[in-house]
Amino acid sequence: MTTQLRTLRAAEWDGWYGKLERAFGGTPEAPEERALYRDLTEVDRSIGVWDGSEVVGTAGAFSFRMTVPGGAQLPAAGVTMVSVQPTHRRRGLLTEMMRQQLADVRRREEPLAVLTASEPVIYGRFGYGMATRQAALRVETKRVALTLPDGTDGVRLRLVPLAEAVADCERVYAAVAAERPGMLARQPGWERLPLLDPPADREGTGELLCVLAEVAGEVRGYARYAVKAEWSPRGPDGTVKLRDIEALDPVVRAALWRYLLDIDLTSALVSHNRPVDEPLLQMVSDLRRCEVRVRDGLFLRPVEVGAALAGRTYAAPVDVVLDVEDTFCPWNQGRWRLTGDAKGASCERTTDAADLALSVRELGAAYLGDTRLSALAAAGRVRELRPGALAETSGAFGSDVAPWLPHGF
Ligand SMILES: CC(=O)SCCNC(=O)CCNC(=O)[C@H](O)C(C)(C)COP(=O)(O)OP(=O)(O)OC[C@H]1O[C@@H](n2cnc3c(N)ncnc32)[C@H](O)[C@@H]1OP(=O)(O)O
Repeated sequence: MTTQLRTLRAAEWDGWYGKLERAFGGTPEAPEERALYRDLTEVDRSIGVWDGSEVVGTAGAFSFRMTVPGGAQLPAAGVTMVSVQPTHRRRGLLTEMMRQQLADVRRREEPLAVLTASEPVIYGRFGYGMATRQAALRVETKRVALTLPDGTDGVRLRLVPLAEAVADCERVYAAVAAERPGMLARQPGWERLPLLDPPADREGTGELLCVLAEVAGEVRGYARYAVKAEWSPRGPDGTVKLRDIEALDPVVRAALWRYLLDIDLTSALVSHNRPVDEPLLQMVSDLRRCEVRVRDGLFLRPVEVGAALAGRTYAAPVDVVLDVEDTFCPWNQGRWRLTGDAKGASCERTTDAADLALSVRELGAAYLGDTRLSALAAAGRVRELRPGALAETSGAFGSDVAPWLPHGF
């Protein structure tokens, strides 16, 4: 088999994307969604593998900026649109594309690469570790009461057409995204993603609605949701399908949750992606009536270990030598001294003796502060070489706010 790997040309996008759709089972995306991803594709970061004139492999990347512990928003390549045709699988084409792509990410001086995986088993071999988790919720809304903070009744709620509300929602989103590791600063065009509502994909729900929450005339929160009306012999049994909810303070958040849990003719609320520290779970009277299912979210790979570790801050002072194994990106291989605290950090090459040994995948998993290095060590995936180094480093890497990626890409 002779294949050629090269950058996509703009005129080839349609056929290239069609092959991606085919590798995912062949159901074409709704036209609205396809049009959005056409607009968002960065053609010069999109690659393909051709077998003769046929596209047999695809991969792309978005130029994101991602919030890391401490609040910096670091350049991060958002790996996407990865596929290999069923006729060409398990011959190393993905491996070849990943190698080429990571070299390109390095050339662009982006310290991090991130992705969401169709199957978590695929990307560990390329150095990606599970860096965030996400919770799917199903709340029996008639069986829970909420503890509400003072002032909840003072929040004004307004249903506003999606497009009219978007500027206010984006302002709230930007403030929230800057505070939570794992969230992406919105790049131009990405505000269209949470508005996508193709009738073909509604699965029996009504149209997507937006409720704005205002205090003293200022929009301080929003929720977007749709209602699926259903009736049982005992009466109404509808479901609220929550797309997203963001708020700038607890009172506004409480007002939005109370509204969502109390919509007439509904008895359940579902959301497929909330942070694992979702405040609603601290407001409900009965957690057993809230089904919570946790799964992997964002996978992260440090592409430049030094820049990645120096780009975040640390919850406690840390001074540690890490012996990093990275066979796929050998420029990271070896010992690094990380020195940092809550104000800043540096991470430089060193010949000093190592305190902890781990692979770049574990470093990626721990980077945002969700996966604990101590948990990885307990699983045999991190080795402590100096007594005390593990506890010191694990605590310093932690994030008080659970890192979270609210949407796929
Ligand atoms: C960020 C994203 O876009 S996620 C979307 C990923 N795409 C999909 O899931 C679409 C359907 N699947 C596919 O297109 C392909 O199967 C791909 C892209 C996942 C894999 O492509 P391939 O060219 O077959 O991968 P490649 O041959 O380089 O495999 C490298 C190694 O990973 C393993 N591997 C690859 N895919 C899988 C998988 N889905 N499950 C288990 N192992 C896998 C291979 O067995 C191989 O292991 P080895 O080194 O021990 O032999």
